[in-house]
Amino acid sequence: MDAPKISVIGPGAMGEAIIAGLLRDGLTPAQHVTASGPDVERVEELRSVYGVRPMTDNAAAVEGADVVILSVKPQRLERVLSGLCGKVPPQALVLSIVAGAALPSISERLQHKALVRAMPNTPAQIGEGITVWTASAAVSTEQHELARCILGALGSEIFVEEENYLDMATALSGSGPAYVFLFMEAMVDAGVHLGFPRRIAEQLVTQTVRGSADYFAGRKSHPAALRNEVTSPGGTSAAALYYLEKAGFRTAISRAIWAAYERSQELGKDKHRKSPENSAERD
Ligand SMILES: NC(=O)C1=CN([C@@H]2O[C@H](COP(=O)(O)OP(=O)(O)OC[C@H]3O[C@@H](n4cnc5c(N)ncnc54)[C@H](O)[C@@H]3O)[C@@H](O)[C@H]2O)C=CC1
Ligand SMILES: O=C(O)[C@@H]1CCC=N1
Repeated sequence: MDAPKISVIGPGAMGEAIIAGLLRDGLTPAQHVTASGPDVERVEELRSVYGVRPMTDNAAAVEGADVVILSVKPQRLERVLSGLCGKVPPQALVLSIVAGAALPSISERLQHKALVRAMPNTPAQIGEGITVWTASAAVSTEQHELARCILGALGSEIFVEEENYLDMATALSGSGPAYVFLFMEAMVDAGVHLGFPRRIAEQLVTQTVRGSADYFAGRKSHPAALRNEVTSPGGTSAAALYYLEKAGFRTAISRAIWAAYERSQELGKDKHRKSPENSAERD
């Protein structure tokens, strides 16, 4: 295939991360990429930073596209799909990163068969994300490879056959950076409480998290074995771990991730898509 024409519908944080990744990896030139959303200033901003085509009309934005990427909020998806129904070129691949949105539902509303559902995460913005993705039966081998390249531009990618893994990935790795940042924020604040200047506390926490992640990835040991290496008998780590376990740290993580999994499943059901806080058409 020649350089693909890619239309990004929903030019927010993740839409921008995808555009940046596509261009960083040279998958297609900027003039083949369209960013479409209701906010003129936002699409103009993407034009000035990346050189992509700015549009405010989704239907016009997908004309002639080889790939249509859906990156709007779940609460906006219904409206976007009804606006695009019958407008997406029949040979195009539609790639959705919308949390909870299941392939059969997108297919029915869009009247389109070649679909990919993916769940990336925000480190995609620096090419260090991880994406779990699946594809409908109608996706051709060429489209499958193209999807792999697009998602690979965001970091690592894992293809799965079972769509239910997407809700699981949403809870674990999609939302995962939020848990990690909360943990880091709490550690930095604790460091400041001890008396460190914030800048030094941030440096200590950042490198501790980065180093621990790399060490775990490199050693392939069970995390408990690596934790035991740190934990001297009668020492400081044991004193701290006692409090974390007593506070139910492990159970809180497990319940939190289960709640995210359930929420992802709920978002896929129309009646749960709107909640009192999100029904006010925020953007
Ligand atoms: N933020 C995250 O960590 C992740 C988000 N996702 C999914 O990605 C999607 C986008 O999330 P974010 O980028 O964080 O949201 P965002 O709020 O930053 O971006 C959404 C964009 O869609 C635009 N938009 C609103 N209505 C539109 C319409 N009718 N047509 C076209 N564009 C429209 C908004 O103006 C905004 O630019 C969501 O469905 C979310 O579930 C997936 C993985 C990770
Ligand atoms: O919180 C959310 O709904 C999105 C999906 C994954 C990460 N953020």
